Amino acid sequence: MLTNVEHIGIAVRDLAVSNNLFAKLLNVQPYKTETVASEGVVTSFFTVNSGSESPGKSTKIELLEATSPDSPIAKFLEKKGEGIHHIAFEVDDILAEMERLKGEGFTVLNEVPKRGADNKLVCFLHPKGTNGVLIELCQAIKA
Ligand SMILES: CC[C@@H](C(=O)O)C(=O)SCCNC(=O)CCNC(=O)[C@H](O)C(C)(C)COP(=O)(O)OP(=O)(O)OC[C@H]1O[C@@H](n2cnc3c(N)ncnc32)[C@H](O)[C@@H]1OP(=O)(O)O
Ligand SMILES: [Co+2]
Repeated sequence: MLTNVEHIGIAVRDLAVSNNLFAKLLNVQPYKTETVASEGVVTSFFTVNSGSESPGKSTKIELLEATSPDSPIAKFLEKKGEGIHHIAFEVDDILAEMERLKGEGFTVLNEVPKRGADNKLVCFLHPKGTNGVLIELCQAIKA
């Protein structure tokens, strides 16, 4: 089951500059910066509604800067410029959701869930099959 929008990924050219911008916009500082070498990105995360009664389910903004020219973010920036890169839905069972979505005709970009940022297992759906929007599924890795 897709339970909530876990984060919105935004491709940026300069993480430091965009960190300042989003800190002003959201009135909070990023709660972590993390490099994910396998994706060729450095990310920072902001919580949008951390003051709410259910912060565990708050939506996050993930800023992504490319760390290599062959990163998906570098290619995206070259073609489309800065902007929304993907929407990530939290799932309770990523393998079950991948099977269900494949059965519905969606194209999964990685057959095996991979390690994402912020302690998550992730899988992407091809944007050509989702009205041009790259979709990420993510499941929290339990300790
Ligand atoms: C930090 C880890 C993790 C997390 O924990 O949150 C992340 O969020 S990592 C985020 C970065 N990683 C990924 O995006 C992995 C999944 N993406 C891919 O596998 C590829 O980027 C892709 C979607 C398969 C595209 O790759 P490729 O075909 O090599 O690139 P092209 O540049 O040739 O694009 C082909 C086609 O697709 C369009 N496109 C590409 N990216 C997006 C996008 N984000 N949203 C919408 N459309 C996208 C691109 O414009 C091309 O379209 P056409 O020109 O019309 O053919
Ligand atoms: Co993401």
